[in-house]
Amino acid sequence: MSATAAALQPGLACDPATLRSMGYPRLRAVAGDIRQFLIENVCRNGGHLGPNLGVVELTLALHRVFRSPRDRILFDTGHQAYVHKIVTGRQDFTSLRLRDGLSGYPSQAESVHDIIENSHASTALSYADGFAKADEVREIAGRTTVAVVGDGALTGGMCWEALNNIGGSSRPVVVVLNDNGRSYAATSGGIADHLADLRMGYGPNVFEELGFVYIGPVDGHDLPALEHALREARSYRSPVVVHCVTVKGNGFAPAEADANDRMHAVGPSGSQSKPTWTDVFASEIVDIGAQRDDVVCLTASMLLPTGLGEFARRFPKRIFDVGIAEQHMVTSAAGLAMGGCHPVVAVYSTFLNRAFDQVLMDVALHRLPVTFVLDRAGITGPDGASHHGVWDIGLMTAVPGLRLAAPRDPAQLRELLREAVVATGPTVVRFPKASAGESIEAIDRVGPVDILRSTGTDVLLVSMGPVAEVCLEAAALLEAEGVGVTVVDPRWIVPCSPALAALARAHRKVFTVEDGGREGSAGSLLAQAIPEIPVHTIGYPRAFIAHASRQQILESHGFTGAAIAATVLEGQA
Ligand SMILES: Cc1ncc(C[n+]2csc(CCOP(=O)(O)OP(=O)(O)O)c2C)c(N)n1
Ligand SMILES: CC(=O)[C@@H](O)[C@H](O)COP(=O)(O)O
Ligand SMILES: [Mg+2]
Repeated sequence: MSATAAALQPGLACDPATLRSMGYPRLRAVAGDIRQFLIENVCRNGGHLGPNLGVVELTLALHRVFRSPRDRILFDTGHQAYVHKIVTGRQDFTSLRLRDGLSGYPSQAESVHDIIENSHASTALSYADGFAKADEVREIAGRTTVAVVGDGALTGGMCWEALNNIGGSSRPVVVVLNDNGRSYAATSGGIADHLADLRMGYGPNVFEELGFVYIGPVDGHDLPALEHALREARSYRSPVVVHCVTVKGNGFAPAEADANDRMHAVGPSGSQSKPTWTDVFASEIVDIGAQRDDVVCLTASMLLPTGLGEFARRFPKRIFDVGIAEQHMVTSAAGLAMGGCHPVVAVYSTFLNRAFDQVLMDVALHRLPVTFVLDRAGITGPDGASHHGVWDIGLMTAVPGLRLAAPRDPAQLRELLREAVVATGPTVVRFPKASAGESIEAIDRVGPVDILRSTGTDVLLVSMGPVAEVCLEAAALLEAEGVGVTVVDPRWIVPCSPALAALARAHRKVFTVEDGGREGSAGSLLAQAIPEIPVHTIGYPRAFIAHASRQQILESHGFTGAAIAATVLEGQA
C-alpha cells in the first residue's frame, strides 16, 4: 500500500522497537512505504530527495542494531536524516522546511534522537571522537557512537583530522561510510579513486592503515547484509569503518536518471524559476572567462549550484572542483594567484565561514588578487540557521585590504564583478538566493556611491545589496510624511568609502539597511567613520535564525518599506 501524501499509513508503526520485532519481508514492505512517502512528500514540499532515498535500508538497519539515543547516531551534514525522523516519531512531513514546521535537518528540539543540527559537511566524525572521549573520561561503558558520513563529506579535511584521532584508539566508534559515489556530481580525486578500488574489493585499505577495522564493501540496500555488518562492527568495541555502497535516489527512476545530481535537492512542486542572481553570475563569468585567460574558477563540490556549469564547459582547463574542502580551496586559490592567475572562488556564504583563516592569512596577508563570489548571502530560508549567509560581512570587515561589494541588481552584479576581477587585492561580491529582480537605475554617482533618490537631507538611507527596492519604498513613505530622504547605494560596502562618509555628514540622521548581521556590519563601519552623527543599522540580530521562507524572514526582521519607514520615523523622534 503506498503511503498517503501527508503521512505514512496510519497505524504503520515503525518506531525502533517495532522495527526490531519485524521479519525481513515486513521490513522490506516498510522500506517500500517509506520510499513512496519520501517521493510524495519531498516532491511536494521540496527538500533532499536523492540523499534520503539512498539511506532507507541503512537507516532501518541502524535503528535495529543500535539503541538510539543511548547509542548516538550522528548524521554528517544531516540532509539525509528524513528516514531517521520517520522512524523516530515524525511521520507528518506536510510542514517539512516550512516556518514552525519540521526542520530539514536533525533538530534537538524535535527529538532526543537528533544530535547534530549543523548542516555543514564533514563534522560528524569529530563529534563522534568527542562523544567517545567523553564516555571514556566519564567511565560510561557499553554504548557505541555511530557516525554516518557520505563519500562527498569524506573529501572534507575535518574528516581526516578526526580519523587521525579516532584510529588506533580503543574507543567504540563506528563510522558508517555511505558511499554512493557522489557529492552533487560524481566525487573525484584520490579519495574517490580509493573508494572505487574498495568497492571493487581490492587495494590497500587506508582505513586499516589508520587503525580501523574495515568491514565492506556492503550492499547498502540489503537489510540482512547491513545488519550483519553493523552487528559485527558493534561487537569490536573499537574504531570500525563500515563501507556501505548505496545508490543516491534509489528506487525512484527520475532521481536515479538525473545526471546532474540524482535529485539531490528539489524545490517545492510548481515553484516557478525566474532568472536568479546565480544565473546572472553564471553568464557574466563566462563572458569574463572568454576575455581573460588568467581567470580561473574554483568550487567546493558545488559546480552547478554556484553557476559554474557553463564556465566549466567552455573552459575545462580553468575550472577546479576541489571536493567539499573550502579551506583547501581558498589556499589553493592563493597558490593560483601567486602563480599568476586571477582565481574566482564561487561558494555559498555560509560555507566560507570555515575558511576564514585561509582568507585572512593565505590570501589577504599576501595581498592576493582573489575574488570570492558569495552566493546564498543573506537569509537563505528553508535550510535554516546554519545555512543563512549572515556572517560574511562581519567576518570580512576584519580582513585588512579586502574589499566587499553588494550589488543591488543584475546590472550592478555584472559591473561589480568586472571591477573585482581587475582588482589587485582580495575582493568579495555577494548576492542572495533569490530571483534577480529588475535593474534599479541611479540618478547620479558620487565617487563609487550611487545616488538612487534625493528629496532632502533629513535622512540618509544607505541601501547595501538587494534591499534597494524596499529602501526606495520607505523613502516614498517618509517623503509623504514630510521627511526629506536621500537613498544611496555604496556598491562597495567594505571598507567604508570617504564619499559615503561625506554624504552622511551632510544629513541629520543616517540609517543603513543590509541583508546581513548587525554585528560587525558594513553599517557599523560607517558609524565608526562618522561618530558625530547617529547611525542606525537595520540588519539581523546576533542570533541563529530558524528555517522559514526567505521572504517570511525578511518581513519578520523589518525588511519592508513600511517597517523601514517606521524605524526611521521612530529614530527621527
Ligand atoms: C562545508 C559544506 N560545503 C558544502 C555543502 C553543500 N553540500 C550539502 S550536501 C553536499 C554533498 C554531500 O555529499 P555526500 O556527503 O556524499 O552525501 P550524499 O548527498 O551523497 O548522501 C554538499 C556539497 C555543505 N553542506 N557543507
Ligand atoms: C545540504 C546542503 O548544504 C545543500 O544541499 C543545500 O541544502 C543546498 O542549498 P540550495 O538549495 O540553496 O542550493
Ligand atoms: Mg555521496
